[in-house]
Amino acid sequence: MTVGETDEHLAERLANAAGEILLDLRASGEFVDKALGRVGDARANAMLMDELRAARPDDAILSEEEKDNVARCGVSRAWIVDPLDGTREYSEGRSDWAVHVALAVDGVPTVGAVALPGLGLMLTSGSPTPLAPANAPLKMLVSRTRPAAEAVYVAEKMGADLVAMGSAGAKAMAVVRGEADIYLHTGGQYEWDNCAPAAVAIAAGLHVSRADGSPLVYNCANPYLPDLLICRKELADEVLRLAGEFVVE
Ligand SMILES: Nc1ncnc2c1ncn2[C@@H]1O[C@H](COP(=O)(O)O)[C@@H](OP(=O)(O)O)[C@H]1O
Ligand SMILES: [Mg+2]
Repeated sequence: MTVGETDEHLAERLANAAGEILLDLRASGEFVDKALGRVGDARANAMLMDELRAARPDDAILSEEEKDNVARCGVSRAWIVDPLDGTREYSEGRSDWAVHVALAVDGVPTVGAVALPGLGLMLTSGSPTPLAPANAPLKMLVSRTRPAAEAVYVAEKMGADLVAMGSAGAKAMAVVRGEADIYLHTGGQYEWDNCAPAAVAIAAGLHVSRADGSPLVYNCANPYLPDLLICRKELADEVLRLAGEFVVE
């Protein structure tokens, strides 16, 4: 524990440490395929839980890899953590995976760190970087393995190119980094998949919402949070209109 450490610094330090664990484990060759993902998830989670409990004993924690306790809902400050987002891609030796460490305060994604260890990058809500100009043609990110039909529809209507990528964090950060312009997902996700990405994207000045335009709310009793839109602000109205149009068709 670092005395007097800010929430921003804690999130970044822990996301970085989990990324190191995951990179070292993969490089060791001790595990492969699904076992590599399973062990990586467990080891990164164990470190994150130990560190968070020591550093912030009064805060609640929600982790993909930890048994949930709904008592957390009565606590204002909740750390929402995905020790390894894009487990499949990590196990396959790819670079599109992430570590998410976020702090939600009264349901709002307030602090976030998203490590992209495979790319040697760390993006945080504490030190946002300026947005690059939009891509021409526009680029729309979708899941490699389960692209949302709404996203494919919206991309086609907007003349945007589809870019398939693993990991919610990697996709959200591709928008923050200017590699793409829109990340629209529907059909399933959990709070840990998108809380830290949402916090970083908000700090970067992007539009962040549910796919119907309503706010993303965290630390809910049911952590299922199945859809989101992260995009350049000037594109949000059109994406939301088209996504709504798809639903009613
Ligand atoms: N339909 C769905 N239902 C539940 N989780 C989903 C989902 N689609 C994506 N996810 C989760 O969102 C993350 C990013 O997925 P994708 O790469 O397909 O975009 C993955 O997290 P994990 O790797 O932490 O399990 C994945 O499990
Ligand atoms: Mg995840």
